[in-house]
Amino acid sequence: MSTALGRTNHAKAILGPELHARLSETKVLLVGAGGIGCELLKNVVLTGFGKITLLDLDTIDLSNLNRQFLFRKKDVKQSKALVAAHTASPFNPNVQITPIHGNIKEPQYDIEWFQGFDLVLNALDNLGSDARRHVNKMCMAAQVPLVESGTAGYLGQVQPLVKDLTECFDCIPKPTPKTFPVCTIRSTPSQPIHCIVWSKSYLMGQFFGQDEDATEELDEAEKQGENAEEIATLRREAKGFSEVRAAIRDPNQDGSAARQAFQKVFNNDIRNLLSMSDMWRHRDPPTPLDFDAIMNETFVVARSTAPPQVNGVSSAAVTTNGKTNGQHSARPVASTSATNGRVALKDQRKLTLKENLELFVSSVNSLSARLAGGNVDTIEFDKDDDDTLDFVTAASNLRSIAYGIEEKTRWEVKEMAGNIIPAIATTNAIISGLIVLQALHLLRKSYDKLRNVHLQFKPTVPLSTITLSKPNPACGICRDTYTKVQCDATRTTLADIVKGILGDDEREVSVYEDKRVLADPDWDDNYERTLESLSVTRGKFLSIVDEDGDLSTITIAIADLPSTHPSSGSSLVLPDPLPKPTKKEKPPVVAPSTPPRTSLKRAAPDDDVVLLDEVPSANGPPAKKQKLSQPELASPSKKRQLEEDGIVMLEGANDKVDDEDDVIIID
Ligand SMILES: Nc1ncnc2c1ncn2[C@@H]1O[C@H](COP(=O)(O)OP(=O)(O)OP(=O)(O)O)[C@@H](O)[C@H]1O
Ligand SMILES: [Zn+2]
Repeated sequence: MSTALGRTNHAKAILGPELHARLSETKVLLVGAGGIGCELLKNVVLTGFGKITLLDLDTIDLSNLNRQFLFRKKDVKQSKALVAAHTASPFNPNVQITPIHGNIKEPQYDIEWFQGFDLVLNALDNLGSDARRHVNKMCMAAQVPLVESGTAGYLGQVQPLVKDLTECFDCIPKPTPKTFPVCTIRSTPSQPIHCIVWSKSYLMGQFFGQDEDATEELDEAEKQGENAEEIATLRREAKGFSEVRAAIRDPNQDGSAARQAFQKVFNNDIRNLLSMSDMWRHRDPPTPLDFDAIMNETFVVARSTAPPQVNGVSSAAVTTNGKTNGQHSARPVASTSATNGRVALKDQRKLTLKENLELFVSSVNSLSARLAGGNVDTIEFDKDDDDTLDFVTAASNLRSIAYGIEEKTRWEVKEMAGNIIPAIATTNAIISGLIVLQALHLLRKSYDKLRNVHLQFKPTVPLSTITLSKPNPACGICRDTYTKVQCDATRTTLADIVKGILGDDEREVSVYEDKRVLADPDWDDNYERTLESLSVTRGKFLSIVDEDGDLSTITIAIADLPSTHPSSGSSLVLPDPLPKPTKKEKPPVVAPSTPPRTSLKRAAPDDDVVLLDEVPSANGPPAKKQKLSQPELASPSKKRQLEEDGIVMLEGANDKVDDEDDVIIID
């Protein structure tokens, strides 16, 4: 008996002949061909699924090969979906794998495309939380069951999601990632991550990114009550970047741009901060760094306290030859390798102050040459771009030294700045097996057997299961009533759709596309416009929101006319029967039982840290959920109407009204 035949017989015995026969005809969409995706593809092929569509936007990177076992070195830079499909097809002679090298968010993967599948399995990475939410919404709209999954180091989770039966991915708001106050990052860092965030998210942008105006960020910080004097200093500091930016971009500069850049951020700016003596009354002041003294190894950092112990080794012992015996120790700079003679991998060795400065200079020179070459206007941090990683490593370490903070190796900086938790192949393998088990329950419609499964780092209880929770009545995604309109967006107007869908129903409604208000009861300017002119085209959704808030939102997926539709025919095909919104349930007093989905997120190693520029957006299309107490999200006519009613709407916390008596607080 051939291996394949033997495997088929085993699968038949386990699954039963009925389900086994059905599997070969089951159409499954697998989104992602990375760490989980490779394992999962192997599993679904070997289980006997016959019609698999595999979609991934990425190409294979050398760093994927340690765990994404369907790829070999020769495949690097090839499409993940194509190579994975090619490698896994021979595992089962009867399988048909359709690989797609594309982004799941592209408009051609619309509701009709999703409706072509019996089941969707997500194997997306954690940075792709946007893509997860997108697939969740598409599956809710298309009424296709979805199995969602995620891993982070040794942790993992599998969650089956079925519209109207279980929670959806958006039912529970995600925990807000940790951010840092602007002033901590910009003038009073106290941990290595503060210096890494500063060099990755601020300095990198100031030197090599778009010429961004920092005013808004500082205005916001001021509103949040951060120190006004400090903010004023930071404003001056931000202004001074233009000369350095110009030097970096000057094709004729002779390497002096790096020194100029250094002088500004590690000397002048620190001196400016020091002039604010109040700031340093209760904390150690930073030390301005001196380019020449560092280069000729005479530089000394004065510290009032001993630097922290790290793994039993004083960081000063690693970086200096000086004494660190408590009060006011001086830190002369070591000229030898920071590893005290131990052999370490290049990236895992702490650099001396001089080496950090040399790395700063060489990385600024490399990045500057790229910009001066004229092929690129801006360069962003990318953990796999050596020059940017060198720059962030050197700049954050120099800042750490100035502030008496422990330095990090290039390897550690890569993990922290790239927000990386090492991927564990075994976790991916276990999670992929669990995905298939949940998928089989879905196909059997054994809904009572569905479970949220958590893989945890507890040797005695490695797996825990939770019975599925009901949908959250307040969810802005899965509580909507979904429908589909096929139309020619160049000929169909907003009114055609809204009036067509509502039919005889004459209640007052507002219309949204995502967060955009397109119409409301007092503002109908857009009704006669075509969908195309409103950028409401294939793949997008229109939401009809009940003004009284009694009925569920009708969300309409926009699809193209069928190819058989006569060109002289109507510009749209409405659903038959028309969708019936349901009565809205009252939101529960208690939160749903499922714990926050933290394990799905690859947290930064340093205590769940997410860098400032990666804060995800709020849950669902917010406009529908806003109350009037959040005036900036009220629709134009609401705002007009309120103003006509004598109610003044404040745009921000610092806005003032002329006559306090005019103010009515809206709850
Ligand atoms: N919008 C999207 N459309 C299609 N595929 C996506 C989308 N977002 C993410 N992916 C894919 O999901 C997969 C997730 O796999 P994984 O978490 O192992 O990431 P990776 O990029 O291979 O590894 P790492 O992030 O550790 O370098 C990746 O192959 C990625 O290309
Ligand atoms: Zn939901």
